[in-house]
Amino acid sequence: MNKKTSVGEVLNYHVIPPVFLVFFTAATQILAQVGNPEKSFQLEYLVGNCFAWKCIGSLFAWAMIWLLVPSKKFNGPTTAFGLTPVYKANGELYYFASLGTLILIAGLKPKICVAIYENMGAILGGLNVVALSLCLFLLVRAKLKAKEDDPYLKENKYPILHEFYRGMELHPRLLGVDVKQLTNCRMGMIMWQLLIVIYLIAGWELHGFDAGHLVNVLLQTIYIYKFFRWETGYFNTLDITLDRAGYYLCWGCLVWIPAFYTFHSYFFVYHRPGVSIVGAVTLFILGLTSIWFNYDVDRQKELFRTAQKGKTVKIWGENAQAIEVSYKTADGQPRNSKLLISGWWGVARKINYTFELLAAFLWSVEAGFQYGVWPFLYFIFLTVLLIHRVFRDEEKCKTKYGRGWDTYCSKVPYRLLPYLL
Ligand SMILES: NC(=O)C1=CN([C@@H]2O[C@H](COP(=O)(O)OP(=O)(O)OC[C@H]3O[C@@H](n4cnc5c(N)ncnc54)[C@H](OP(=O)(O)O)[C@@H]3O)[C@@H](O)[C@H]2O)C=CC1
Ligand SMILES: CC(C)CCC[C@@H](C)[C@H]1CC[C@H]2C3=CC=C4C[C@@H](O)CC[C@]4(C)[C@H]3CC[C@]12C
Repeated sequence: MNKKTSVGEVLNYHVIPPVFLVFFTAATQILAQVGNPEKSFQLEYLVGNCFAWKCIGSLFAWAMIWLLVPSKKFNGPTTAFGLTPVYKANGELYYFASLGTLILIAGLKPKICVAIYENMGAILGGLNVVALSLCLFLLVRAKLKAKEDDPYLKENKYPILHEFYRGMELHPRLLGVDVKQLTNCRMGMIMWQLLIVIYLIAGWELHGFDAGHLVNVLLQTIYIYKFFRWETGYFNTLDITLDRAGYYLCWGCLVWIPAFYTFHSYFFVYHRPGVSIVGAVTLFILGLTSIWFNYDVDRQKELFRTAQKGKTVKIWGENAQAIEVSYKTADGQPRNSKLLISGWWGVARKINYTFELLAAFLWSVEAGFQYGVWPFLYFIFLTVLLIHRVFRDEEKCKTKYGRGWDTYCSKVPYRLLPYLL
């Protein structure tokens, strides 16, 4: 970096990586204890125990098998340096097989869910060891692998902790599988699903049935299923096309998702929501509606973008309207594209995030406000993450489409809520 470094750059490159590394890694262990006050901190919270390592090993092996078996393939978008990442397109099957296997195991070994819940501190300790080692390995390998075409790997201009935090390689592969598909989809997202079901069963066994906990888990289950149905669509998003494989993404998916994204469900095992049946049903209907709207926004874009050339797409009963935009591919080839201004995409530019936040609030509020802020931690984190992401995505679109993007912004001036934000 040059001598005239701005405050933003100092924060971004020197302060945020070490602070976030320590803060987020420590937070996972603190949360494991807040959620289950009957357990106190032990050394195994740092390094795992035998049970934890068996769980982690089995899940990794299971995820790897599904990424290695022959199945349909999906080509992700080609990078600026000409690499086309290849993924396995068996996400939906993997989802059902994983959930089915968990239910089978829980039926055969009824105590397993309580055991996992009780050992969550140790499991997170083990996951931390795996995730941090993986990030270190990816960093060292990227540093040593000089033959890589990606110019970013040769720049060598950022502090080492920043490189560890943000990652180096865009599409690294390990043991024949794509690392991001393994960590984000096949470990992070599936742990989210399996753990919340485990917590539901554990809570039921330890303290009896609770309708609020059931609604909390049902809503997230629908949301997570939606992700696996659309898994290949995820390979076109910022996480995959822009973010590199490092602490933020890989540690985030291997540790932060199982520790934090599931935290309210973990918390509800001991701190029962106790909502009435009418309250639970109301929250379920509202939550389902929010998830449907979030899905519908993404679906309209997908429908429009994948429609055959020349074919008109109907959105909300009318022919879809769009703005013509142009951009240049990485190798300088001019291309045309369209930005949808019909349906949800004419209401606000990131209305999908609004419904995402609403859904997250509705699956966190089952206990009301009796336990303070704890059940809402995910919702608060998500608000910050998505607001930051709005700006990151807009920067990407502005760079890609230039004036075309400005025209779109003038036609659809609001980001999250019409007339407000
Ligand atoms: N729970 C969580 O932690 C998170 C959940 N999510 C969810 O994941 C899903 C995907 O989100 P994400 O990938 O962040 O963002 P979007 O699905 O909003 O996709 C953004 C991209 O869509 C394209 N685009 C933007 N405007 C238009 C338009 N008007 N017409 C057509 N294409 C357009 C641009 O890409 P292009 O280059 O193709 O033009 C842009 O980069 C959402 O449902 C979101 O809520 C997202 C982040 C975090
Ligand atoms: C350093 C950490 C505290 C930050 C870690 C952040 C990551 C765990 C998350 C960043 C972006 C997140 C996601 C993006 C889009 C998604 C699509 C949605 O349909 C399902 C969820 C998700 C995959 C989500 C998962 C967590 C992140 C990767």
